[in-house]
This record gives sequence, C-alpha cells and structure tokens, in this order.
Amino acid sequence: MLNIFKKSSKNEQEIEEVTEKKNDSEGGLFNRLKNGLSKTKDGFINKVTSLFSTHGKIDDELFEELEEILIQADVGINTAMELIEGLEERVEEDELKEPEELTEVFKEELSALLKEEDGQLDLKAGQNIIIVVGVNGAGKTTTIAKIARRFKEDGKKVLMAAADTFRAAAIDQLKVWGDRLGINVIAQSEGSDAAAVAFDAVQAARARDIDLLIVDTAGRLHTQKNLMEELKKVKRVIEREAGDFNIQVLLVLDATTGQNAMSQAKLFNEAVHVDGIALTKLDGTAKGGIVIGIKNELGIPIKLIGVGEAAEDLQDFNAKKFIEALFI
Ligand SMILES: Nc1nc2c(ncn2[C@@H]2O[C@H](COP(=O)(O)OP(=O)(O)OP(=O)(O)O)[C@@H](O)[C@H]2O)c(=O)[nH]1
Repeated sequence: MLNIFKKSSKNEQEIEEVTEKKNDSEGGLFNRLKNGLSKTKDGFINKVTSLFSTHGKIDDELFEELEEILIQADVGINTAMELIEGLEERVEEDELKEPEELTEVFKEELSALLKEEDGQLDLKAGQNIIIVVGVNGAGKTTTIAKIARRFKEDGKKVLMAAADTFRAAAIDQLKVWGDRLGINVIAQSEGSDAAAVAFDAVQAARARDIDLLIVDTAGRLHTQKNLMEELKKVKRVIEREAGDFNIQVLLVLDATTGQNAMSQAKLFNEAVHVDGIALTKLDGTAKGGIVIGIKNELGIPIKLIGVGEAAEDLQDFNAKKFIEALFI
C-alpha cells in the first residue's frame, strides 16, 4: 500500500512517496496509538502511578504532589482540582487506606471526565463542508490530506478549497496533495479574497454533486485581528451560499503547544464556533493531559488525535482506547 504521507524532511514541499505496508487492523491502530502516547505515559501517567506506589500514605502531601504532576501534564488548573476532589471523595466513600488503591480510582476518574468525549469525524447525510482552521504549523494541511484520503477511500466525492490565500506556499501545498490523492482543488492566486475562493468552492461542490468539501483557511495567528475577521467572513459566505449543506468547523491544534493551544481554542471558538478539534502531535509531547483539559474546560469535542506523521496516525478519538493506551 502506498503511503503518501511520509515526508523526507520537514520541508513542506518535499513530499515523498514511500511504499509501506499499511497496517490498519484494529490491533495495529491501537499499537500506533500506544506508541504515539508513550511520552505522555512516561511523563504523566507513570509519574502518577509511581507516586501512588511509593508514597507511604494517603495524605495532603500526596495530593499536592499529584496536583503538580497534573498541572505539568497540561491538564489545566481547574481540571486538576476537579480530579483531586474526585479522588478525595472516593477515598472517603470507599474508605481507602493504601495509596496504591488510588491508581484504579484515578483511571476511573479520568475515564469519567472523558466519557462523553468519544469523538469521531462523521459526515451527515447529504452534502458536507468541513472548514479547517488553526494557526500555522499546527498540522492543518496534513490533517486535511488525511481526512480527504479517508473519505475518498470510503467512496465519497471529495473536493478541497485553498482558502488560505495568505501564502502562495499554502496554495501549492494543497495542490500537491490534490494531485497525490486525485482530488480536485479550487484555488485562486496568492493574495486573492479568501471568501471568494470559498464562494467558488461551494458553487463547484454543488455543480459537481460533491459529498465533502474541505476548506483550508489561512494559518492565522489568533492574535491577528484582521485575519480573524477574514475567517469570520469566509464562514459567513459559506453559510450563506451553502444552503442545506452540513457545515462543521474543525480546529487543528498542536498538542505540544500546551496552554497556548487552550487559548487558541477559546479564541477560535469565539470567532467561528468550533464543532470539533483535531489535536495533532500528541506523539511529540509528555503533556497529553491537555486532552482532558480541553474536554473539561472548553467542552469542545476532540474528534481526531494525531500520534505520528503517517496517515494511520490520525485517529478518531476514542476515550476508552486513549485511557487504555496510557495505562496498559
Ligand atoms: N509527529 C507528528 N507530526 C505531525 C502530526 N501532524 C502533523 N505533523 C507534522 O507537522 C508538520 C506541519 O504540518 P502541516 O500540515 O504542514 O502544518 P500546517 O498547519 O498546514 O502549517 P502551514 O502549512 O504552515 O499552515 C508536518 O511536518 C507534519 O507532518 C502528528 O500528529 N505527529
């Protein structure tokens, strides 16, 4: 099976075709998830379990140390407090005496926090549009390509739109992916009106009876007000033109940016209302606690997680498997 997602270097233009046996069986995917989360397991979960197994008794000091580990893992302060309160309640209710007993309880409390977070990037019946937003370098383009490939393989008619008109490289990069995947790309030249590209793309999607239109948008810094305004305009035009298309906004966040990713999520959500998050590069961080923080503090579902560069490494987020991969 051809894996077209491996790059020979970090250079965006260098996309190399590598023949690699694709292992997408359930077990294979779980192993990839487990490997991708190994830094978080070492730097977060193992620290917690080792605290529970080495600390002599359940006391305030233990909970203080736990709080520190949780915050370092980017769980977020409010979520850390909530988890600790949950544990303290369970200690009382279940009359726990040994810190080691806390490991199972901690796992249960994490699962409870993530319970409803069994995300999946689904298309609704009829025609669909996914507007993909996020700052530069978060992994937006590769995420778009992986999503496009997935739905194309599912037999859907897919179209992509290069509404990131801010940089010529972004347009070219999407076109390269389009060629590789055999998917048409609606584009104009650099500096053209992003909303005009979006308008054209919706018209084309309608005319060609497309199942899924994926719209790339400029990798704006959330602090750049003009670009945020442009993004709002792109969304408005799509909503106006798209009639009965199902529209969702997917925010791509780089997990390695920690609390910065949290503030990006808040700002993008305020600007364009985010329906789901693709959290990339979890393999590059020990701070995978951000998954729990995002769910608990923002309430935006995580639909996809990235645990590596290959196509199979962009996985539907499944809370149960996520927890299993961390504790196994
Ligand atoms: N390790 C790892 N790398 C990833 C993941 N997702 C994306 N990347 C890499 O991150 C880099 C940036 O990805 P792009 O898709 O080019 O990022 P972008 O957000 O489109 O950035 P611009 O094109 O600059 O807007 C690429 O080298 C990707 O292969 C992931 O889950 N894990």
